[in-house]
Amino acid sequence: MTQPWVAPVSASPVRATVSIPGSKSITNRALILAALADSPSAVRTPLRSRDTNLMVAALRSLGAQITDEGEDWLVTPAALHGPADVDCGLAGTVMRFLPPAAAIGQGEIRFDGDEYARERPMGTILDALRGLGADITGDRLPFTLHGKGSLPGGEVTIDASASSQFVSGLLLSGPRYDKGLTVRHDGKPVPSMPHIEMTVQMLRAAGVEVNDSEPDIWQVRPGAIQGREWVVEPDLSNATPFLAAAAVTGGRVTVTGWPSETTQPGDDIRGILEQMGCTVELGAEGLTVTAPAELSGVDVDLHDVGELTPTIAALAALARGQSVLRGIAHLRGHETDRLAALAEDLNGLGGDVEETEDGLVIRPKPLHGGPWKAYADHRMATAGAILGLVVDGVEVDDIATTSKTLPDFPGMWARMLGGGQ
Ligand SMILES: O=C(O)C1=C[C@@H](OP(=O)(O)O)[C@@H](O)[C@H](O)C1
Ligand SMILES: C=C(OP(=O)(O)O)C(=O)O
Repeated sequence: MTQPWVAPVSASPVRATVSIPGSKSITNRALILAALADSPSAVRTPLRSRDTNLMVAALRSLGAQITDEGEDWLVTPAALHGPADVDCGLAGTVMRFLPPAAAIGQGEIRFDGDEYARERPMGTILDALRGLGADITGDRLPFTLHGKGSLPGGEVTIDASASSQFVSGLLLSGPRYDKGLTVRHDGKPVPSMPHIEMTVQMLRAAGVEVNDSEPDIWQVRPGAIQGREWVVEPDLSNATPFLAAAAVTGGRVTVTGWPSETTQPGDDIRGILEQMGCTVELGAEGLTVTAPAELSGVDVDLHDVGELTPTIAALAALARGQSVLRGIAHLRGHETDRLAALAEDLNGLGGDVEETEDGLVIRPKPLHGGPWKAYADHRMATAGAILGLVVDGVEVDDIATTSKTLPDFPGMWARMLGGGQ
Protein backbone atom coordinates (compact mmCIF):
# COMPACT_ATOMS: atom_id res chain seq x y z
CA MET A 1 0.00 0.00 0.00
CA THR A 2 1.41 3.40 -0.97
CA GLN A 3 1.71 6.17 1.58
CA PRO A 4 -1.29 8.51 1.85
CA TRP A 5 -0.89 12.04 0.49
CA VAL A 6 -1.12 14.52 3.33
CA ALA A 7 -2.98 17.45 1.80
CA PRO A 8 -0.98 20.67 2.12
CA VAL A 9 -2.44 23.29 4.45
CA SER A 10 -2.40 26.81 3.07
CA ALA A 11 -0.83 29.10 5.62
CA SER A 12 -2.19 32.17 3.81
CA PRO A 13 -5.00 32.99 1.36
CA VAL A 14 -4.35 31.26 -1.98
CA ARG A 15 -3.53 33.81 -4.69
CA ALA A 16 -2.72 32.22 -8.02
CA THR A 17 -3.30 32.03 -11.74
CA VAL A 18 -3.83 28.49 -13.00
CA SER A 19 -4.03 26.88 -16.45
CA ILE A 20 -6.14 23.76 -16.68
CA PRO A 21 -5.65 21.00 -19.29
CA GLY A 22 -8.33 20.17 -21.88
CA SER A 23 -11.83 18.87 -21.26
CA LYS A 24 -12.18 15.10 -20.88
CA SER A 25 -15.69 15.18 -22.31
CA ILE A 26 -14.76 17.21 -25.40
CA THR A 27 -11.53 15.25 -26.02
CA ASN A 28 -13.22 11.84 -25.93
CA ARG A 29 -16.11 13.00 -28.13
CA ALA A 30 -13.66 14.49 -30.63
CA LEU A 31 -11.67 11.25 -30.73
CA ILE A 32 -14.77 9.12 -31.43
CA LEU A 33 -16.04 11.49 -34.12
CA ALA A 34 -12.57 11.66 -35.68
CA ALA A 35 -12.26 7.87 -35.79
CA LEU A 36 -15.67 7.57 -37.51
CA ALA A 37 -15.11 10.49 -39.91
CA ASP A 38 -14.73 10.52 -43.69
CA SER A 39 -11.26 12.15 -43.59
CA PRO A 40 -8.46 12.86 -41.09
CA SER A 41 -8.95 15.16 -38.09
CA ALA A 42 -6.72 17.00 -35.67
CA VAL A 43 -7.55 17.14 -31.96
CA ARG A 44 -5.78 20.23 -30.66
CA THR A 45 -4.96 20.91 -26.99
CA PRO A 46 -6.56 17.61 -25.95
CA LEU A 47 -6.60 16.30 -22.43
CA ARG A 48 -3.91 13.67 -22.06
CA SER A 49 -4.90 11.66 -19.02
CA ARG A 50 -5.90 8.12 -18.18
CA ASP A 51 -9.45 8.43 -19.58
CA THR A 52 -8.35 9.93 -22.89
CA ASN A 53 -5.27 7.73 -23.27
CA LEU A 54 -7.56 4.72 -22.84
CA MET A 55 -9.79 6.06 -25.62
CA VAL A 56 -6.79 6.53 -27.92
CA ALA A 57 -5.46 3.04 -27.15
CA ALA A 58 -8.88 1.50 -27.77
CA LEU A 59 -9.40 3.26 -31.11
CA ARG A 60 -5.91 2.27 -32.22
CA SER A 61 -6.60 -1.35 -31.31
CA LEU A 62 -9.72 -1.15 -33.51
CA GLY A 63 -7.70 0.10 -36.49
CA ALA A 64 -7.78 3.91 -36.35
CA GLN A 65 -4.41 5.59 -36.83
CA ILE A 66 -3.66 8.15 -34.12
CA THR A 67 -0.34 9.93 -34.13
CA ASP A 68 1.19 12.65 -31.96
CA GLU A 69 1.90 16.10 -33.31
CA GLY A 70 3.41 17.82 -30.31
CA GLU A 71 0.64 17.82 -27.72
CA ASP A 72 -2.04 17.31 -30.38
CA TRP A 73 -3.44 14.11 -31.82
CA LEU A 74 -3.87 13.49 -35.55
CA VAL A 75 -6.53 10.88 -36.31
CA THR A 76 -6.81 9.01 -39.60
CA PRO A 77 -9.99 6.97 -39.65
CA ALA A 78 -10.20 3.38 -40.88
CA ALA A 79 -12.86 0.67 -40.94
CA LEU A 80 -12.96 -0.43 -37.31
CA HIS A 81 -12.37 -4.12 -36.67
CA GLY A 82 -11.50 -6.81 -34.16
CA PRO A 83 -10.23 -8.99 -32.78
CA ALA A 84 -9.46 -6.52 -30.04
CA ASP A 85 -9.44 -6.14 -26.28
CA VAL A 86 -10.63 -2.75 -25.05
CA ASP A 87 -9.66 -1.58 -21.56
CA CYS A 88 -12.26 0.94 -20.37
CA GLY A 89 -10.47 1.62 -17.07
CA LEU A 90 -13.08 3.43 -14.97
CA ALA A 91 -14.00 5.83 -17.79
CA GLY A 92 -17.72 6.28 -18.40
CA THR A 93 -16.93 7.99 -21.69
CA VAL A 94 -14.99 4.95 -22.91
CA MET A 95 -17.39 2.26 -21.70
CA ARG A 96 -20.48 4.12 -23.04
CA PHE A 97 -19.11 5.83 -26.19
CA LEU A 98 -16.98 3.07 -27.69
CA PRO A 99 -19.38 0.10 -27.93
CA PRO A 100 -21.79 2.02 -30.21
CA ALA A 101 -18.84 2.83 -32.51
CA ALA A 102 -17.38 -0.68 -32.33
CA ALA A 103 -20.83 -2.01 -33.30
CA ILE A 104 -20.19 -0.98 -36.92
CA GLY A 105 -16.86 -2.83 -36.80
CA GLN A 106 -16.14 -6.33 -37.94
CA GLY A 107 -15.07 -9.16 -35.66
CA GLU A 108 -14.91 -9.93 -31.98
CA ILE A 109 -14.28 -6.99 -29.64
CA ARG A 110 -13.97 -7.68 -25.91
CA PHE A 111 -14.52 -4.91 -23.35
CA ASP A 112 -13.40 -4.88 -19.73
CA GLY A 113 -12.29 -2.35 -17.13
CA ASP A 114 -11.34 -1.73 -13.52
CA GLU A 115 -12.96 -3.75 -10.78
CA TYR A 116 -15.46 -1.01 -9.92
CA ALA A 117 -16.17 -0.36 -13.62
CA ARG A 118 -17.86 -3.76 -13.66
CA GLU A 119 -20.50 -2.30 -11.35
CA ARG A 120 -21.24 0.85 -13.34
CA PRO A 121 -24.59 0.75 -15.19
CA MET A 122 -24.21 -0.57 -18.75
CA GLY A 123 -27.33 -2.68 -19.45
CA THR A 124 -29.30 0.22 -20.96
CA ILE A 125 -26.81 0.92 -23.72
CA LEU A 126 -26.06 -2.74 -24.46
CA ASP A 127 -29.80 -3.51 -24.75
CA ALA A 128 -30.23 -0.46 -26.98
CA LEU A 129 -27.46 -1.67 -29.27
CA ARG A 130 -29.06 -5.12 -29.42
CA GLY A 131 -32.34 -3.45 -30.35
CA LEU A 132 -30.51 -1.64 -33.17
CA GLY A 133 -29.10 -4.91 -34.53
CA ALA A 134 -25.88 -5.63 -32.57
CA ASP A 135 -24.83 -9.04 -31.26
CA ILE A 136 -23.43 -8.65 -27.73
CA THR A 137 -22.74 -11.24 -25.03
CA GLY A 138 -23.05 -9.82 -21.50
CA ASP A 139 -24.94 -7.07 -19.70
CA ARG A 140 -22.13 -5.20 -17.99
CA LEU A 141 -18.33 -5.23 -18.14
CA PRO A 142 -16.82 -7.56 -19.19
CA PHE A 143 -18.82 -8.13 -22.40
CA THR A 144 -18.08 -9.12 -26.00
CA LEU A 145 -19.38 -7.52 -29.15
CA HIS A 146 -19.54 -9.70 -32.26
CA GLY A 147 -19.25 -7.09 -35.01
CA LYS A 148 -20.83 -7.62 -38.40
CA GLY A 149 -19.26 -4.61 -40.17
CA SER A 150 -22.43 -2.49 -40.09
CA LEU A 151 -25.50 -1.85 -37.95
CA PRO A 152 -29.07 -1.38 -39.21
CA GLY A 153 -29.85 1.33 -36.60
CA GLY A 154 -33.32 2.90 -36.55
CA GLU A 155 -35.41 3.70 -33.47
CA VAL A 156 -34.79 2.79 -29.88
CA THR A 157 -36.45 3.71 -26.57
CA ILE A 158 -34.26 3.74 -23.47
CA ASP A 159 -34.41 4.82 -19.85
CA ALA A 160 -31.43 7.20 -19.60
CA SER A 161 -32.20 8.38 -16.06
CA ALA A 162 -29.05 6.67 -14.75
CA SER A 163 -26.67 8.44 -17.16
CA SER A 164 -26.74 10.93 -20.01
CA GLN A 165 -23.82 9.00 -21.48
CA PHE A 166 -26.25 6.35 -22.79
CA VAL A 167 -27.80 8.98 -25.06
CA SER A 168 -24.50 10.65 -26.01
CA GLY A 169 -22.82 7.33 -26.76
CA LEU A 170 -25.56 6.24 -29.15
CA LEU A 171 -25.84 9.64 -30.87
CA LEU A 172 -22.10 9.96 -31.56
CA SER A 173 -22.11 6.82 -33.73
CA GLY A 174 -25.73 7.08 -34.95
CA PRO A 175 -24.93 8.80 -38.28
CA ARG A 176 -22.89 5.74 -39.28
CA TYR A 177 -25.81 3.35 -38.81
CA ASP A 178 -27.59 2.29 -42.03
CA LYS A 179 -30.90 3.95 -41.09
CA GLY A 180 -29.42 6.60 -38.80
CA LEU A 181 -30.82 6.72 -35.29
CA THR A 182 -33.74 7.94 -33.23
CA VAL A 183 -33.31 7.74 -29.44
CA ARG A 184 -36.35 8.26 -27.21
CA HIS A 185 -35.98 8.57 -23.46
CA ASP A 186 -38.75 7.13 -21.29
CA GLY A 187 -38.20 7.43 -17.55
CA LYS A 188 -37.27 9.91 -14.82
CA PRO A 189 -35.47 13.05 -16.11
CA VAL A 190 -32.11 12.52 -17.83
CA PRO A 191 -29.21 13.92 -15.77
CA SER A 192 -26.30 16.00 -17.11
CA MET A 193 -28.29 17.46 -20.03
CA PRO A 194 -25.51 19.94 -20.94
CA HIS A 195 -23.40 16.92 -21.84
CA ILE A 196 -26.05 15.85 -24.37
CA GLU A 197 -26.07 19.39 -25.76
CA MET A 198 -22.28 19.09 -26.09
CA THR A 199 -22.79 15.89 -28.11
CA VAL A 200 -25.40 17.50 -30.36
CA GLN A 201 -23.27 20.59 -30.91
CA MET A 202 -20.19 18.56 -31.80
CA LEU A 203 -22.17 16.31 -34.18
CA ARG A 204 -23.51 19.40 -35.95
CA ALA A 205 -19.99 20.86 -36.13
CA ALA A 206 -19.00 17.67 -37.97
CA GLY A 207 -21.76 18.17 -40.54
CA VAL A 208 -24.30 15.75 -39.05
CA GLU A 209 -27.98 16.62 -39.16
CA VAL A 210 -29.47 16.34 -35.66
CA ASN A 211 -33.07 16.98 -34.66
CA ASP A 212 -33.49 17.65 -30.94
CA SER A 213 -36.56 19.87 -31.23
CA GLU A 214 -38.74 17.65 -29.04
CA PRO A 215 -37.87 16.96 -25.41
CA ASP A 216 -36.41 13.50 -24.80
CA ILE A 217 -36.16 12.62 -28.50
CA TRP A 218 -32.96 12.88 -30.52
CA GLN A 219 -32.66 12.01 -34.20
CA VAL A 220 -29.49 11.79 -36.27
CA ARG A 221 -29.64 11.35 -40.00
CA PRO A 222 -27.48 8.69 -41.60
CA GLY A 223 -24.49 10.16 -43.40
CA ALA A 224 -20.86 11.12 -43.23
CA ILE A 225 -19.16 12.60 -40.19
CA GLN A 226 -16.73 15.20 -41.51
CA GLY A 227 -13.09 15.17 -40.50
CA ARG A 228 -12.08 18.55 -39.04
CA GLU A 229 -9.94 20.36 -36.56
CA TRP A 230 -11.19 20.16 -32.98
CA VAL A 231 -9.85 22.68 -30.48
CA VAL A 232 -10.48 21.44 -26.94
CA GLU A 233 -11.49 23.93 -24.21
CA PRO A 234 -9.96 23.71 -20.71
CA ASP A 235 -11.83 21.26 -18.47
CA LEU A 236 -14.09 23.46 -16.37
CA SER A 237 -15.07 20.70 -13.94
CA ASN A 238 -11.39 20.07 -13.29
CA ALA A 239 -10.98 23.81 -12.71
CA THR A 240 -13.41 23.79 -9.80
CA PRO A 241 -11.05 22.53 -7.04
CA PHE A 242 -8.65 25.36 -7.88
CA LEU A 243 -11.44 27.97 -7.72
CA ALA A 244 -12.59 26.38 -4.47
CA ALA A 245 -9.07 26.87 -3.09
CA ALA A 246 -9.62 30.62 -3.34
CA ALA A 247 -13.08 30.34 -1.80
CA VAL A 248 -12.04 28.37 1.30
CA THR A 249 -8.81 30.25 2.09
CA GLY A 250 -10.10 33.80 1.66
CA GLY A 251 -8.02 34.11 -1.52
CA ARG A 252 -8.29 34.87 -5.20
CA VAL A 253 -7.69 32.44 -8.10
CA THR A 254 -7.82 33.03 -11.85
CA VAL A 255 -8.29 30.13 -14.27
CA THR A 256 -7.01 31.13 -17.70
CA GLY A 257 -8.78 30.45 -21.01
CA TRP A 258 -12.30 30.21 -19.53
CA PRO A 259 -14.62 30.13 -22.58
CA SER A 260 -17.27 32.87 -22.85
CA GLU A 261 -19.69 30.30 -24.27
CA THR A 262 -19.61 26.60 -23.63
CA THR A 263 -21.69 23.46 -23.24
CA GLN A 264 -19.50 22.27 -20.36
CA PRO A 265 -21.56 21.94 -17.17
CA GLY A 266 -18.55 23.08 -15.17
CA ASP A 267 -19.44 26.63 -16.24
CA ASP A 268 -22.25 26.49 -13.66
CA ILE A 269 -19.67 26.79 -10.89
CA ARG A 270 -19.79 30.55 -11.51
CA GLY A 271 -23.38 30.90 -10.29
CA ILE A 272 -22.91 28.44 -7.43
CA LEU A 273 -19.84 30.25 -6.08
CA GLU A 274 -21.75 33.52 -6.32
CA GLN A 275 -24.60 32.00 -4.31
CA MET A 276 -22.02 31.04 -1.70
CA GLY A 277 -20.89 34.66 -1.51
CA CYS A 278 -17.84 34.73 -3.81
CA THR A 279 -17.15 37.46 -6.35
CA VAL A 280 -16.84 35.90 -9.78
CA GLU A 281 -15.50 37.82 -12.77
CA LEU A 282 -15.14 36.56 -16.33
CA GLY A 283 -12.66 38.68 -18.26
CA ALA A 284 -9.94 38.57 -20.86
CA GLU A 285 -7.49 36.84 -18.51
CA GLY A 286 -9.98 34.14 -17.58
CA LEU A 287 -12.32 33.48 -14.67
CA THR A 288 -11.38 35.05 -11.35
CA VAL A 289 -12.94 34.00 -8.06
CA THR A 290 -12.46 36.14 -4.95
CA ALA A 291 -13.54 34.75 -1.60
CA PRO A 292 -16.02 36.45 0.73
CA ALA A 293 -15.25 36.95 4.43
CA GLU A 294 -17.33 33.85 5.06
CA LEU A 295 -18.86 31.30 2.68
CA SER A 296 -22.63 30.74 2.88
CA GLY A 297 -24.35 27.39 2.58
CA VAL A 298 -26.47 26.71 -0.51
CA ASP A 299 -29.55 24.80 -1.54
CA VAL A 300 -28.88 23.64 -5.11
CA ASP A 301 -30.19 21.15 -7.62
CA LEU A 302 -27.12 19.61 -9.25
CA HIS A 303 -29.02 17.23 -11.56
CA ASP A 304 -27.49 18.89 -14.65
CA VAL A 305 -24.03 19.29 -13.19
CA GLY A 306 -23.52 16.23 -10.99
CA GLU A 307 -19.80 16.18 -11.77
CA LEU A 308 -19.38 19.25 -9.55
CA THR A 309 -20.80 17.59 -6.44
CA PRO A 310 -17.57 16.58 -4.67
CA THR A 311 -16.16 20.12 -4.99
CA ILE A 312 -19.41 21.71 -3.81
CA ALA A 313 -19.72 19.27 -0.92
CA ALA A 314 -16.22 20.22 0.25
CA LEU A 315 -17.12 23.92 0.02
CA ALA A 316 -20.40 23.35 1.84
CA ALA A 317 -18.65 21.55 4.70
CA LEU A 318 -16.59 24.71 5.26
CA ALA A 319 -19.41 27.23 4.83
CA ARG A 320 -21.66 28.88 7.40
CA GLY A 321 -25.11 27.32 7.56
CA GLN A 322 -26.62 24.19 6.15
CA SER A 323 -26.38 23.17 2.49
CA VAL A 324 -28.72 20.89 0.61
CA LEU A 325 -27.47 19.26 -2.60
CA ARG A 326 -30.34 17.71 -4.59
CA GLY A 327 -31.14 15.91 -7.83
CA ILE A 328 -28.07 13.68 -7.80
CA ALA A 329 -29.28 10.14 -7.07
CA HIS A 330 -27.47 9.08 -10.28
CA LEU A 331 -24.13 9.80 -8.58
CA ARG A 332 -24.46 6.38 -6.98
CA GLY A 333 -23.41 5.00 -10.41
CA HIS A 334 -20.41 7.29 -10.91
CA GLU A 335 -16.77 6.29 -10.26
CA THR A 336 -17.99 5.22 -6.83
CA ASP A 337 -21.25 5.80 -4.95
CA ARG A 338 -20.35 9.46 -4.48
CA LEU A 339 -23.17 10.21 -2.04
CA ALA A 340 -22.12 7.43 0.33
CA ALA A 341 -18.43 8.25 -0.12
CA LEU A 342 -18.84 11.97 0.63
CA ALA A 343 -21.02 11.31 3.67
CA GLU A 344 -18.64 8.73 5.05
CA ASP A 345 -15.44 10.71 4.47
CA LEU A 346 -16.82 14.03 5.74
CA ASN A 347 -18.36 12.41 8.82
CA GLY A 348 -15.03 10.67 9.45
CA LEU A 349 -13.44 14.13 9.78
CA GLY A 350 -16.06 15.14 12.34
CA GLY A 351 -18.63 16.52 9.87
CA ASP A 352 -22.40 16.24 9.93
CA VAL A 353 -23.55 14.93 6.57
CA GLU A 354 -26.73 13.06 5.87
CA GLU A 355 -27.41 11.10 2.72
CA THR A 356 -30.90 11.62 1.31
CA GLU A 357 -32.70 9.73 -1.41
CA ASP A 358 -31.39 12.12 -4.06
CA GLY A 359 -28.52 14.01 -2.48
CA LEU A 360 -26.82 15.27 0.65
CA VAL A 361 -27.58 17.55 3.58
CA ILE A 362 -24.38 19.10 4.91
CA ARG A 363 -24.30 20.90 8.25
CA PRO A 364 -20.91 22.52 8.84
CA LYS A 365 -19.05 21.52 11.99
CA PRO A 366 -15.44 22.03 13.00
CA LEU A 367 -13.43 19.35 11.18
CA HIS A 368 -10.30 17.54 12.23
CA GLY A 369 -7.62 15.67 10.29
CA GLY A 370 -7.82 12.00 9.42
CA PRO A 371 -8.06 9.57 6.54
CA TRP A 372 -9.88 10.60 3.36
CA LYS A 373 -10.72 7.67 1.11
CA ALA A 374 -10.75 8.41 -2.63
CA TYR A 375 -12.45 5.14 -3.68
CA ALA A 376 -10.50 5.36 -6.97
CA ASP A 377 -12.52 8.51 -7.72
CA HIS A 378 -10.53 11.48 -9.00
CA ARG A 379 -13.11 13.98 -7.76
CA MET A 380 -13.20 12.45 -4.27
CA ALA A 381 -9.41 12.87 -4.15
CA THR A 382 -9.56 16.54 -5.18
CA ALA A 383 -12.36 17.18 -2.66
CA GLY A 384 -9.99 15.92 0.05
CA ALA A 385 -7.33 18.32 -1.20
CA ILE A 386 -9.75 21.28 -0.89
CA LEU A 387 -10.61 20.42 2.73
CA GLY A 388 -6.95 19.85 3.54
CA LEU A 389 -6.14 23.47 2.68
CA VAL A 390 -7.79 24.53 5.93
CA VAL A 391 -8.02 21.32 7.98
CA ASP A 392 -4.68 20.08 9.24
CA GLY A 393 -3.86 16.42 8.54
CA VAL A 394 -6.31 15.33 5.83
CA GLU A 395 -4.71 12.19 4.39
CA VAL A 396 -5.89 11.19 0.92
CA ASP A 397 -5.26 7.47 0.48
CA ASP A 398 -4.89 7.49 -3.31
CA ILE A 399 -4.02 10.86 -4.80
CA ALA A 400 -2.70 9.08 -7.93
CA THR A 401 -6.31 8.40 -8.91
CA THR A 402 -6.54 12.04 -10.04
CA SER A 403 -4.65 10.95 -13.17
CA LYS A 404 -8.03 9.76 -14.49
CA THR A 405 -8.58 13.29 -15.77
CA LEU A 406 -5.79 15.48 -14.35
CA PRO A 407 -2.23 14.42 -14.93
CA ASP A 408 0.02 15.69 -12.15
CA PHE A 409 -2.67 17.08 -9.89
CA PRO A 410 -0.30 17.13 -6.84
CA GLY A 411 2.22 19.18 -8.84
CA MET A 412 -0.45 21.60 -10.06
CA TRP A 413 -1.77 21.99 -6.51
CA ALA A 414 1.72 22.70 -5.17
CA ARG A 415 2.35 25.27 -7.92
CA MET A 416 -0.98 26.95 -7.13
CA LEU A 417 0.03 27.20 -3.47
CA GLY A 418 3.26 28.79 -4.65
CA GLY A 419 1.18 31.33 -6.60
CA GLY A 420 2.42 30.27 -10.03
CA GLN A 421 1.08 28.35 -13.02
O1 LIG B 1 -20.81 12.77 -21.42
C1 LIG B 1 -19.91 13.07 -20.63
O2 LIG B 1 -18.79 13.44 -21.03
C2 LIG B 1 -20.21 13.02 -19.19
C3 LIG B 1 -21.50 12.94 -18.75
C4 LIG B 1 -21.86 12.92 -17.31
O3 LIG B 1 -22.23 11.60 -16.97
P1 LIG B 1 -23.63 11.21 -16.23
O4 LIG B 1 -24.74 11.61 -17.11
O5 LIG B 1 -23.49 9.73 -16.05
O6 LIG B 1 -23.62 11.97 -14.94
C5 LIG B 1 -20.72 13.38 -16.42
O7 LIG B 1 -21.02 13.19 -15.08
C6 LIG B 1 -19.44 12.69 -16.84
O8 LIG B 1 -18.37 13.08 -16.02
C7 LIG B 1 -19.06 13.06 -18.25
C1 LIG C 1 -18.70 10.92 -13.68
C2 LIG C 1 -17.47 11.18 -14.12
O1 LIG C 1 -16.76 10.42 -15.00
P1 LIG C 1 -17.11 9.34 -16.11
O2 LIG C 1 -16.79 9.99 -17.43
O3 LIG C 1 -16.20 8.18 -15.83
O4 LIG C 1 -18.56 8.98 -15.99
C3 LIG C 1 -16.72 12.37 -13.65
O5 LIG C 1 -15.65 12.64 -14.22
O6 LIG C 1 -17.15 13.04 -12.70
